[in-house]
Amino acid sequence: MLVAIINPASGHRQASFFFDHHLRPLLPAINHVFTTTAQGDAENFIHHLPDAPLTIVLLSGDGTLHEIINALPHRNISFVLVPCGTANALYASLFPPAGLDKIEYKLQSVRAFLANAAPVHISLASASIAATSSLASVVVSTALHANILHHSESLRRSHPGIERFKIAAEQNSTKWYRARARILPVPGDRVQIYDPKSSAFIPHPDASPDLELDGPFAYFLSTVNVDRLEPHFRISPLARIIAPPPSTCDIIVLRPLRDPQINDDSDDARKTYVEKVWQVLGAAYQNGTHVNFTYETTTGEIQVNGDGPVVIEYFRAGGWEWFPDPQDEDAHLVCADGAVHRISPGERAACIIDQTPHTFSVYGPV
Ligand SMILES: Nc1ncnc2c1ncn2[C@@H]1O[C@H](COP(=O)(O)OP(=O)(O)OP(=O)(O)O)[C@@H](O)[C@H]1O
Repeated sequence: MLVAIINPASGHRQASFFFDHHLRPLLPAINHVFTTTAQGDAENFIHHLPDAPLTIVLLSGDGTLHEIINALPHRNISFVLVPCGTANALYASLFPPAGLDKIEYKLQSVRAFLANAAPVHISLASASIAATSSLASVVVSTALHANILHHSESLRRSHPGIERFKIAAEQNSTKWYRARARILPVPGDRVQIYDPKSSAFIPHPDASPDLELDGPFAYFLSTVNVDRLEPHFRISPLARIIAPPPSTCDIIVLRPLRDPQINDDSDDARKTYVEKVWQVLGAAYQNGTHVNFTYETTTGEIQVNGDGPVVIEYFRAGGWEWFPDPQDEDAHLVCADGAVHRISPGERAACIIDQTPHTFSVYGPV
């Protein structure tokens, strides 16, 4: 069965217009077209369809996809993605911006479906906090990214585009997050870390097979299926450059105390380090060059492919656990595909890749 689901509230609110003008003529065989009126509508609509393999043409962003996957984890669904949301991370990773005209750019997953391409099985991260768990097809994060998502939601009306993420990043840039993390091994192997000198992932020398990390953290983010969170924000570029082993995520970690210039966790140190946080995030917008950043060993200046320690710890792993310091409220936020959850006092968050079998797939490049 072929259906279309339109979230008219996503992104710049153009999804209905786009469907009527550019999609309907391409999909004469469509069985149902459903426009949501609120969160939860897509789930209700699918519940009332026969329990058979389903192809959904989804005009939304990553959030509506996240809602469907979580509400109906046992359904057999192939998604045809039409990027109408704010960030469209999964779509932009499958189809990086490449100079196509604006309309044709958005029709690439539709074209793959119409060409009878085989849909690609996606990985899912299970993010759990105490007894609740959530499935993510793009990102699970804590620290700065989770706080950006938390604060940006209140800016959605005034700033419907990706600029709201930049405003929220500025509001949060001096924060560090006190926590301890455990990085879980690649299945059957150890935790791996990217080594810019050899341009390869290598087994982490301290992993046995998992790895303990002490905070404070500025940034802690994991991705599956994607190398970017916006069309030009390529935060985990190696996901597309060095093929990941099955059931793994890429984890990007920034720990300020690794900087030779930073000696303690003080207000002054946090202010000094802001510039480096911006350098790293700025480089993610420059095609992901932050993965090759190193510190100059005495001054702490950021260099590219120097001899000092890496700035970003870029791990490849089977998942992670996060134990926030009970005194640090902001370290208790976890983002799963844009939805923000709070870790209760005394609890921890965990993220494990492909823990639950499922039959979700997407139409990617032919
Ligand atoms: N008609 C609606 N009105 C308001 N919210 C809706 C409606 N339909 C769905 N939603 C909810 O809107 C939220 C955001 O949707 P979506 O992710 O598609 O857009 P976005 O946030 O602009 O894009 P992205 O996730 O790519 O940044 C989802 O949580 C979804 O459940």
